[in-house]
Amino acid sequence: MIKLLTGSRRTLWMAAAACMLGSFTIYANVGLLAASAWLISAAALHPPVAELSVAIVGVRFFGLMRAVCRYLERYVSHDVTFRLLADIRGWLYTQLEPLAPAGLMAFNKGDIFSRLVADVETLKFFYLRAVFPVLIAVVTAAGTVAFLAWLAPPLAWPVAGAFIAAGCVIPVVLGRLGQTTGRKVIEARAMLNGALADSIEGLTELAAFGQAKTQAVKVTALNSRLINRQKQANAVMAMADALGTLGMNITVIAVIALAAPLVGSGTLAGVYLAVAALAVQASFEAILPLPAVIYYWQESKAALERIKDISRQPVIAQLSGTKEILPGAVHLAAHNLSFAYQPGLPSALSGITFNLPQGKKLAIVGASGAGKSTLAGLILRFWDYSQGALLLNGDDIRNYAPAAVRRAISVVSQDTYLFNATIRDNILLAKPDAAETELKAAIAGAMLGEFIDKLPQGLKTMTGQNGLALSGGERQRIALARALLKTAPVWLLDEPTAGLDAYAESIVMENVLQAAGSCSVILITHRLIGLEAMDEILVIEGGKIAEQGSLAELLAQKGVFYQMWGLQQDLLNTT
Ligand SMILES: Nc1ncnc2c1ncn2[C@@H]1O[C@H](COP(=O)(O)OP(=O)(O)OP(=O)(O)O)[C@@H](O)[C@H]1O
Repeated sequence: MIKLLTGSRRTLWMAAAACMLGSFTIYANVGLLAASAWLISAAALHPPVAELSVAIVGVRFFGLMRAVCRYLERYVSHDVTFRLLADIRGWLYTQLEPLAPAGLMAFNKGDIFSRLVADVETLKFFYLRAVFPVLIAVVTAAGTVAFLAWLAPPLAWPVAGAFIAAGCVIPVVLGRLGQTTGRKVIEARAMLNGALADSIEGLTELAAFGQAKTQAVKVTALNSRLINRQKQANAVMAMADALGTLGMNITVIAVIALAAPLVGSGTLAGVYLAVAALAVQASFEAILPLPAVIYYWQESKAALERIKDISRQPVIAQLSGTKEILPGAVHLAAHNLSFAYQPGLPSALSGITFNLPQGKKLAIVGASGAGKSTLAGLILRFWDYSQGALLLNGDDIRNYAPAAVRRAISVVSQDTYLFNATIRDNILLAKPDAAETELKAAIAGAMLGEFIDKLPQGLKTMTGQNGLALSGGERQRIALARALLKTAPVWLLDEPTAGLDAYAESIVMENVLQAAGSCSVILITHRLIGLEAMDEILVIEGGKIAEQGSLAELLAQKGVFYQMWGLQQDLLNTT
């Protein structure tokens, strides 16, 4: 994580340059005020103009230097900060990706967005308001004290003491007072984001069940809570500002009080009295942001913790295989496979055994909740099993990289996600470089052609967020077209015809099974369509195999499957 926050060697150099430029900006202010003070004091004594010329040039020089350094400092410090934030976002996304879906169950969508956007955004203050100000203050304070030690040594130590009091004591005291303020703001913001995301996702349900107002009350309460916490944080910051300014004014008065006797005794020339006072006042520009550093530090620490939570998900360690799948046949087999979603929960699957050499067609049927999708999740390495064995080409599937396993499997799931893009782009997701003929064949195989032809913009029609501009059946057919386009040796079809009417269902199944050719097929369904083309059927009940065999064998057994089949035939006859 430290590596992530410090970035590359280049970023470190850029951060150092930003701090140098920040210090030069304040030095320029010190120089500007000191030269002006000297100029005004000396001019009051009516010296020849030539004696003032160096100070006049100094005022011009420091004035220009301050503007240029401030611009460059802002440019470099923001550039380095935004580069680091971009790196952190990229890193966080790479952490999130392998977590889906198992590891993300601990977070709601709004919370994930909050971590990815708001928490990462918060970290910009870590650099701009917590790290850079401290470094700039140290450099500037040291320079000012050294200047005073040269100009009027008795002023150096008291000013150094004032810098320490204003820059260290006030922040530490305020930090203790508002110890958890930063963290509380982050927590309240995350809760509000979570509730907002939930409300937007479930807008239709809330409206349909008349719960929109109740949800609005909940969101408003969370919003008020965030505002209150921000108010507390603002109070701490305002106190920090006020105390800093008070410290600066007291120090300037103290400098004048200490310097006046030095002028009286002739130790310090009178024209330098205002120089010392204004130089100290100008250098406080570096000290004033310090009291707020503790707050930004706390806030960044809380945001960082929340970001790190993602990479600490145990599933990352579990789903850790690295082996690649060699091109060619893929042989899947399970022996006594058992799995529970969490320790303590009843097993979602137990004692599952099957054999799927390349080209075999296997159907997994069972009632809702039997464990069919769980088995699909294990095959896709979304979860890892705890007992038994799931083998890919004779080796434990857990040894293979999850991405390699998923590349070898073409999936149509019950809830395929469609991106807010065109139908064409959504289908091409499976194979971005597919030829036009391949795309057309996939569209025809999924029975999408007629539907697309009727659309004024055809394949260029936008699907809307998660395909909301389409019907459930249309969405499912796009998902099928995607799967048909992907050239993978194994097809995993989880309720592929959900949302289609009985006629379209049987034609689509016929097309899909024909297109599968020599690919292995795992067809998960509770609707017994297309089973005639299957080599073997696994009937699952309560996570266990109830029956197993070909269609003819299962019908001959006259068991559970026979009853399901009978019911299905009755239903089809009536529709
Ligand atoms: N993420 C999860 N955490 C805990 N339990 C789960 C989770 N997902 C599913 N289950 C449970 O595991 C069991 C099997 O669920 P699964 O989704 O595999 O059933 P299914 O046969 O695919 O059902 P359907 O046909 O309705 O999709 C169910 O009892 C379900 O409640």
